[in-house]
Amino acid sequence: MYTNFRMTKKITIIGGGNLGQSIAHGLLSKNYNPSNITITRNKIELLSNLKLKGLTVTNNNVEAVKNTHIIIIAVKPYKIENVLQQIDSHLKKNAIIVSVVSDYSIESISKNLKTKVSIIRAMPNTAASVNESITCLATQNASKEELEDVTKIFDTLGDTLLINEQLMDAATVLGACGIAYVLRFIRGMIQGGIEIGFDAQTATNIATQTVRGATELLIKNGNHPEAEIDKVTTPKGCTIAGLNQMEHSGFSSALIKGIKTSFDNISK
Ligand SMILES: NC(=O)C1=CN([C@@H]2O[C@H](COP(=O)(O)OP(=O)(O)OC[C@H]3O[C@@H](n4cnc5c(N)ncnc54)[C@H](OP(=O)(O)O)[C@@H]3O)[C@@H](O)[C@H]2O)C=CC1
Ligand SMILES: O=C(O)[C@@H]1CCC=N1
Repeated sequence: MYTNFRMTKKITIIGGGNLGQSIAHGLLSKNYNPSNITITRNKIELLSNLKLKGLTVTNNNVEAVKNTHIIIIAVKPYKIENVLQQIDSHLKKNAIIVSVVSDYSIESISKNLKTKVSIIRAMPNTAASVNESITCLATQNASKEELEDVTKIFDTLGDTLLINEQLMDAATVLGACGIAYVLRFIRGMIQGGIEIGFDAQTATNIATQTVRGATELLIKNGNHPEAEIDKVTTPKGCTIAGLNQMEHSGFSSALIKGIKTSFDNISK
């Protein structure tokens, strides 16, 4: 993960919604020069916070891509074709299109552009805003240097993995949708914590730090989750009693089925 990484390349984010703004905030918090970032959406009044921070805010995609090296497209899948057709003839020759749009292939992007540019698909998540995303990247025609430039950008937003594009739907579910699954888990922890006596704020503090701790145990120790679980489960103890009750109620199974259902619904 890069910290305080400074890059002079100009970035335009087309689609300043939930993910586009998360990316912008993550870049800003790592001191990316705001005057090198442009962000677009139709309702530009909703980007006033970013304008105040020095970003160029506009609803003009054509102007936004002129003289820009890296163009991150973050619109809904049904809008990407319009955007591509709109910006096509205005792209710089060495522009890189980075699409975070789910379920829209590199081949489809390429087919909608007459201009030959490098295309990279990226799948970050909204934790980019706090520089804790995991971003999966895939490309077919970007050069090593171009991929490095784009990797550096996403490294400022968290961790980055290069994957085969065939796995991009799986990355969408596990990494991007995954934020919602984990948050729902935390909400369940908080609800349980309140029922056993804590006020909501204290339950939230305990649940969030516990999730952070569990995550760090895996990331820093590189252990399998079950090896860490074994350290918590005293024979005949309360942890195993609770865990087994969760499993009798379908805890792991519900999660796996949910992940598969999300995967099956990507194209809908
Ligand atoms: N949200 C997430 O966690 C993740 C989302 N993605 C993908 O990222 C993309 C964006 O998702 P998300 O941020 O949630 O969606 P949002 O609806 O929050 O954001 C999309 C933005 O695109 C803007 N927009 C629409 N048309 C245009 C246009 N012609 N030019 C410029 N901007 C335009 C909209 O602005 P306005 O409202 O002003 O029209 C809106 O702010 C999707 O393809 C999604 O699959 C990928 C990973 C994670
Ligand atoms: O559910 C969605 O449409 C998007 C795709 C990835 C995360 N959210």
